[in-house]
Amino acid sequence: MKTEQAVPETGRLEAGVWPLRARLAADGELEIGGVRATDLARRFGTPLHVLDEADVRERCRAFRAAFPGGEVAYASKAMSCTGLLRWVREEGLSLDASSAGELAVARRSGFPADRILLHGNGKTGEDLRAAFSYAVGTIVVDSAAEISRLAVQAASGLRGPQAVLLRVVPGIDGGTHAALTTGTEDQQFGFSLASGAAAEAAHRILGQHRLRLAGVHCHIGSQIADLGRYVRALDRVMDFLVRLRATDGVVLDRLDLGGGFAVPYRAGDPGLEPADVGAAVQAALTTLCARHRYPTPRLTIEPGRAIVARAGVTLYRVVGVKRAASGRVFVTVDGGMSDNPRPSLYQARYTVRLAGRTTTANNRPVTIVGRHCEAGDVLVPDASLPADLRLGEVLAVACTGAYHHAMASNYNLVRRSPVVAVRGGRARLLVRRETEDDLLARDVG
Ligand SMILES: Cc1ncc(COP(=O)(O)O)c(C=O)c1O
Ligand SMILES: N[C@@H](CCCC[NH3+])C(=O)O
Repeated sequence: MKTEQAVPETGRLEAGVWPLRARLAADGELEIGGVRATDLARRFGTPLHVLDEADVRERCRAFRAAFPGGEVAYASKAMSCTGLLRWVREEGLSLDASSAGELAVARRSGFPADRILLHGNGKTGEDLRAAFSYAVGTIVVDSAAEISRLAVQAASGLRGPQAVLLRVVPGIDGGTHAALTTGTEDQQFGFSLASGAAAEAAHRILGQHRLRLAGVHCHIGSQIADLGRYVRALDRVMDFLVRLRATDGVVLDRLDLGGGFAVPYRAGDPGLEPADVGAAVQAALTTLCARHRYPTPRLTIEPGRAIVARAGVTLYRVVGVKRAASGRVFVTVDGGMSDNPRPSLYQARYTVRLAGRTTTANNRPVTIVGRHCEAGDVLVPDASLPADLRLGEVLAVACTGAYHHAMASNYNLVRRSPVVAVRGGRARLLVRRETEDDLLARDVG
C-alpha cells in the first residue's frame, strides 16, 4: 500500500484532458461551459454526462480545416444523440453510422442521407432496410455475403446503383489495446489484402450493375497514437488501388482511412492533433499518388473519439468512503461500470478531481469504485483525492464524451444517465435520465 502523500490541491486543471472552456472558479469550483459542476449535479442529478458544445464544434472545425477538400465523417458509435448530431451536421461533417438505431438518430437530427456512410461487419436486414429507406449515400462492404444481399436490396429500389466502399485489411497493427485493433489479419472486419480476398470482392462488386464501387475503406483501430501506422496502411491501400487499375482497368476516386486518432485521458498521455494527422496523411497520399501516377482520390476520415471525448465530463456523487483491512481507501460513487465500462474492458485510466472546492487538506491515494456488485467495478484504481473528502461531494471525471454514454448499460437495473449540453453559461438536457417506468415497460412477462 502507498502511504499518504503530502500533495496539496494545485488549483489548476490538468492539461489537455478537460473541455477547452472548463476552468476552476475563484472558489476552486469546476466550471464547464460556464456552468458550475455542482449546479449541474443538483439540477440534473448524478451520475451525469456533461457535454461541452463549444469543444465539440471546435474539434469538428479543426478536423475540417486539417483536411481541406476531404470528407470528415463523425463516427457516431462514439456518442449519438439528436442534439449532438445537429452540431456535427451544422459543422459540415459527414456521419458514420453502424446500425438502424444510429441511422434513426441521424435521420431525426436532419442529417442529409448523402453524407452518411453505413458500416458494420454484421449488418442485419433491419440495418440494410433502414439504410435503403433513408437512401444513405455510401455503404461500406465488409463481407462476401453482403455483396449479394446489397445487390438484391439495391435492385428492389428505384434509385440508381448504390455507392459502396470496400473495407480492406491492410495487415497493419494499430499498436493499441488488443480489443481495439482492426487492421491485422486475425480479426473480424474487412477483406484481407494479402490473401487476395479484397481483390476478389472488388471483382464481384464491379460485376454487379446495381452496385458502384466508389472506393476503398480501411480502419486500423482505435486510440492509435502513432501516425506512422496510418501512413503504412495508406501505402498498402494505394498498392491495392494500383493493382486493381492494372487488373480491372478501374481508377477509384474515394479513399477512406477510418478513424482511431488517440486522445489523452491523463495529462501527458499521447494524442494526435487534427492538423498533424491531416499533414501526415495528405503528404503521404500525394507522394504515393505521384509515384504511381494515380489520380489523387478524395480522402475521408472517420474520427469518433477525437471529436467528442474531451468535450465530455462525468459527474458522480460520493456515496461511500471506506478503509479496507488492507489499508486501501475505497471511494464509492453512485455510478460505475454501467456508465463507464472502459476501465474493465480496456484497463482505461482517467483524470478525476473533486468538483466543488479546493482544500488545503493533503491528497491521499484512493481507489474509486462503482456501485455495482463486482470487485471489478473499479473506475479509477490510482486516484489522488483530498483526505477531507466528504460523502455527497461531487467528483468529476474528465474525457468521458466518447464510448461512455454510448456503451452504458442497465446492469443491476440502474437507470441510464442523462446527457446535458453546456454552452455560454447555460445547460440544456439532450438525453433524459431513464425512469423506473422505462425499465419496467420492457419487462412484459
Ligand atoms: C469503421 C470505423 N470508423 C471509425 C471509428 C472511430 O474510431 P475512433 O472513435 O477511435 O476515432 C471506428 C471505431 O473504431 C470504426 O470501427
Ligand atoms: N469502445 C472502444 C472504442 C471502439 C472503437 C469502435 N470501433 C473504447 O471505448 O475505447
